[in-house]
Amino acid sequence: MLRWLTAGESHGPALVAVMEGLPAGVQVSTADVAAALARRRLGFGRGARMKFEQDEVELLGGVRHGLTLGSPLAIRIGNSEWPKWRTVMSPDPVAASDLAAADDVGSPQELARNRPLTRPRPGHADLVGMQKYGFDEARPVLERASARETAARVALGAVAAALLEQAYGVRLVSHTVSIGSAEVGDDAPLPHPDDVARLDDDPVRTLDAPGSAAMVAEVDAARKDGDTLGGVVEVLAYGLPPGLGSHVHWDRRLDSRLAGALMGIQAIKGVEVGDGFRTAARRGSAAHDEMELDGEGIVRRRTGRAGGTEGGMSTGDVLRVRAAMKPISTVPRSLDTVDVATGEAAKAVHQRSDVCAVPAAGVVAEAMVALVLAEACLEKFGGDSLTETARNHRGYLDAVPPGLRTW
Ligand SMILES: Cc1cc2nc3c(=O)[nH]c(=O)nc-3n(C[C@H](O)[C@H](O)[C@H](O)COP(=O)(O)O)c2cc1C
Ligand SMILES: C=C(O[C@@H]1CC(C(=O)O)=C[C@@H](OP(=O)(O)O)[C@H]1O)C(=O)O
Repeated sequence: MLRWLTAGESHGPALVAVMEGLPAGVQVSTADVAAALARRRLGFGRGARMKFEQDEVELLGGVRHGLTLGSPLAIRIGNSEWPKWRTVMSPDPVAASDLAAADDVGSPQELARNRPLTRPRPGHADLVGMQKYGFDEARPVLERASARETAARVALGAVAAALLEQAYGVRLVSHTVSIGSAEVGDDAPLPHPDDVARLDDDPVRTLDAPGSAAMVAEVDAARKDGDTLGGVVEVLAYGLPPGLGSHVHWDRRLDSRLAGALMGIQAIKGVEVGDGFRTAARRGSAAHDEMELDGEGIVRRRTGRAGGTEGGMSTGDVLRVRAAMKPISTVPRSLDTVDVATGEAAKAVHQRSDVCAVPAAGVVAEAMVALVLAEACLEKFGGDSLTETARNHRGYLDAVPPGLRTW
């Protein structure tokens, strides 16, 4: 069983990620994890913080000389901005005078760090988090609600992706489908994992699709208007075996697990598997993936509308899932809210924020899909070493009778 947890606050000293259940022998390096984290910081529309803050990666356990040991993996992602937040986010009690003194330095933005955040942002976790956990301001809520935490998931996702590729030949890629009302269009070619470098070079993570210039323009326009944007990302996984997940129980379905994982990303409000909502508008004759035998007796699906799952199991065809991100809720031209300290109408807190984080959300979605697929593969193939799980995978594929093969 593969399990994992993350801990850490947005402006705390570090994020920490722990993963248990990895086989031994997976090649993992600090540089690989750092490279995955760098991808998450990219993207047109990200805020100032992405430029000055560094992710400081340290592998604390579970890896020796570049190979996993089979023991729990622990990763620390230090936050280079921590010294500026040392007082405000101190884990130990801080005298009120020290907090006030910390107020004496820095820009107006830095000063705001110490003021109680009593004007909750519509769309963020502020108000309901205060209600639920009994806080009188939003700082203790937003610190963990923040998508800074996704850095920890991307670090673990890089390890999951390494396992998938090295043991089973599975590779992933993600791209942006739309930002605001600008989209790549349904006839744009599907990206392949070999395109990852090109995608990461593109500020909106498309393959220069016709809609990408319009996406950049929409982000520019939103920034100028003091507004924010959301959009849709897609993740594809190539090389999956058939039969990950199961039809036998709802919580074993691969599609359900993927949907939960994607919905577990901050600001994701919709998930589609394959053609998803578009399928609902079609007739059955135009909705499914018809099968035929090719010249070599292999069963082929003519289309990929289902997105590579049937009956809650991977079919072995390309897995394709989408996630819809709402616009960033820290809107620069602040939204109406209530100051919960005074009970008066107010404008929501705004210090700085991303205008659009859709390209970054694609990288996070890719990590979440990698984590779900790695867990599903280990469930199906087991094994305590990379060699053992790879052997089990091969043995399973070899045992499928020729007449049932889709490869
Ligand atoms: C990569 C990424 C970056 C984000 N950046 C911001 C941001 O700068 N400002 C903000 O208000 N929300 C940002 N969000 C979204 C909030 O974290 C999210 O809306 C909030 O935690 C409330 O959760 P909910 O939207 O799922 O209800 C970002 C989300 C992601 C995935
Ligand atoms: C720090 C990251 O994203 C942050 C996610 C986030 C939010 O509210 O989710 C708000 C912003 O932080 P701040 O309010 O400090 O400017 C983003 O920068 C990150 O992705 O590494």
